[in-house]
Order: sequence, then structure tokens, then C-alpha cells
Amino acid sequence: MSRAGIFRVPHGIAVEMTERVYQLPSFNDVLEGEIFLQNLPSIVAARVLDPQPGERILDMCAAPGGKTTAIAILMKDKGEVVALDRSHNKVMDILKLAAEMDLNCIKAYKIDALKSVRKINEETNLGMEDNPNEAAETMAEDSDPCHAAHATIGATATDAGEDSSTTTIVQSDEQKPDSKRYVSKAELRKNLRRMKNGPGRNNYSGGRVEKSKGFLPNSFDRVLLDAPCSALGLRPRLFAGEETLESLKNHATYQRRMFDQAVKLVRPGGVILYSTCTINPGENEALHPKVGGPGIVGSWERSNKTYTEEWLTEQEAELVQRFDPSSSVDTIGFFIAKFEVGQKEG
Ligand SMILES: C[S@@+](CC[C@H](N)C(=O)[O-])C[C@H]1O[C@@H](n2cnc3c(N)ncnc32)[C@H](O)[C@@H]1O
Repeated sequence: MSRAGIFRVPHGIAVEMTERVYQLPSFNDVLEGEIFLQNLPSIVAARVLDPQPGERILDMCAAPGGKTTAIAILMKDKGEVVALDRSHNKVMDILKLAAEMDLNCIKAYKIDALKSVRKINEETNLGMEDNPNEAAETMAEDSDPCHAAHATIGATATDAGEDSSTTTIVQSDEQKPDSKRYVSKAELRKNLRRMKNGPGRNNYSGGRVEKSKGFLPNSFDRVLLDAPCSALGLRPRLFAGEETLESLKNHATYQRRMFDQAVKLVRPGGVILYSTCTINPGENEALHPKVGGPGIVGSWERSNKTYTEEWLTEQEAELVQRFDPSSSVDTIGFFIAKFEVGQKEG
């Protein structure tokens, strides 16, 4: 049951936790910009995608940006990670996290990933057909979110390297260069950290969320589709009873439509990584027979709306990674499939 749901039901038993199972302290706001907690499968997913410095990567459903930032770090912040989400606020979250982690190669856009392939007539209208990479960032030219995410902080520490043992240090204010003000050692440390790490999530200086009209086919080296799903791998969800057979089928249909976009956007010879945090085979393994074979040839179109729950053959199952939440490896339930894309037809 969801937390909100607990307060809505008139009957039931509430259990108060009096003893912590793990003695791990909360990491909220601890080492901001230095660490970001992730589930093990999320880290594995970014590594299996295997992004290389200088490449152009698409993260189709990116918020809050855990995998996006993991990918950018693996690329040593060189190249381009295009992160999409359909929610304005969630795109803000991606930008904030990128700022906190001082990652410059991430560009985040608000867009419905089901419409992430740009229509040909729009390309022509905008005269962008010659350069597939440039065509991708519609409307974004005047303000680069990466730059916004790294806006400079207001005050510059002048005596940082000198007397760090004293409690007050003089800073000059950029707005009023002649003025001097006394700041505490803690404030100075915070400013230094912000200079090093960027403004940080809690001090994010803002920046516009850019909308995108989509991207040209074959314009990404690798595509991550960390699809919205039934989330049955998140242990309490399995028992929440919120999903029905019908809603599970709907997730699968939605994911296939997104996957079709990914197939169009990745270049021949590129990679698609599909992942979910559910244990429902209809949203996981069943995708594979539809796209078929060791590599994807051409674009996969849904010919009908039939639903399949086929499991993979033993051999095929070797090719995907399933994290079982009931196994001794203490992880959430998760699924990862990597597709090496072959030559595309026509
Ligand atoms: C599983 S979460 C992504 C988690 C993220 N990859 C991470 O590692 O932090 C799925 C995300 O997909 C987004 N989403 C759902 N439908 C979408 C759509 N049609 N287009 C773009 N984003 C969508 C949701 O807003 C949500 O943030």
C-alpha cells in the first residue's frame, strides 16, 4: 500500500517501526555533489550500456537522472547525454542533479518520448536536414540548460587559502567590489564546495526547461530506455494490489511504442538498452521475441495489438539480466536487455 493510501483507509493495522533494521544513517543532503545513492541494478544498467567518451547518448525516460548522471560520469563528461522526460518538474530534477554533480555534457528536455522521433516535414521547415545532431535540439539554442545549470555563484572567496583556522574571513562582493563583509568559516566552506561542485540541488540557480520537438532518426550512438513500468520489483508494490491484468497489458503496449522510437533513433551499429524495475515478463522478456534475433534489423512496427507473455528460451535468457527481489542478492527486481543494432533496412 502506498504511504498516502495508508491514511485513507478507515480500518487496518498500522505497524510502527521502533528498531531500525539497518543502522545506516540517512544520506539526505550528506556529501551533496559527492555521492548519489543508486540501486545496484541501476548502476549495472549504465555500465552495460557501455557509453564511450565523445558519443551521443539518448536517455528517453530520464528523471530524476540517476542513470543519466551515471552515464555522463562513465563518459568522463565528454560527448553528449540527451535526457528526456515528459514532466516539466522532473526535467528540473535532472538539471538540478546534473548541476549538483558538476556534469556539463547533460542536456535535458521536456518531451513525450512516444513522439521523440522528429517528423520529416518539421526537419525541412527548420532547414536542419543536413546535420542530424543539430536538428535534435529544437528551441534550445538561446539557452543551453547545461550552462544554466552551472551559473556562477554570487560571491568569490578572496582569502580562501590563507587563514582557514579563524572563524571569520573577508569576502568581496562581485556586485559591490569595494564592499567587504565577514563570513563564517562554515559559509566559506559551503561556497568553496559550491564553486567546486556547482550550485548543488538545494541551491540550484534555476534555468529554463527546454521543450524539444524531437530528434532525427539514426542520430544517437546509444539509447537507454528505462521504461515506465508496473514497478513490481519495488518490493512493497508487489503487495499493493494496484495493478490489474489490464493495466499490466497497458504498460507493455506503452513500452513497445517507446521501444519503436528507440529503434528509429539509434544509428545502425548502435546499442539500445531496455530496462524496467518490474518482474512482469510481459513488460520484460516478451519484448524480445517481438524485436527478434541477436540484432535489430530495420524498424519494428506493431502489426497488431496481441499481447504475449512468452518466456525466453534458455539460450535467449542468457542474453538478458534479471534481478530477482527474492534472491539472496538483496536488490530490487529489475530487468535489463541490451540490443546491438544491426544494419537497418531502407
Ligand atoms: C523508471 S522512471 C526513470 C528513472 C530514471 N531513468 C533514473 O534512473 O533515474 C520513468 C520516467 O519516465 C517518465 N515518463 C513516463 N512516460 C513518459 C513519456 N511518454 N515520455 C517521457 N517520459 C516519460 C516518468 O516521468 C519517469 O520519470
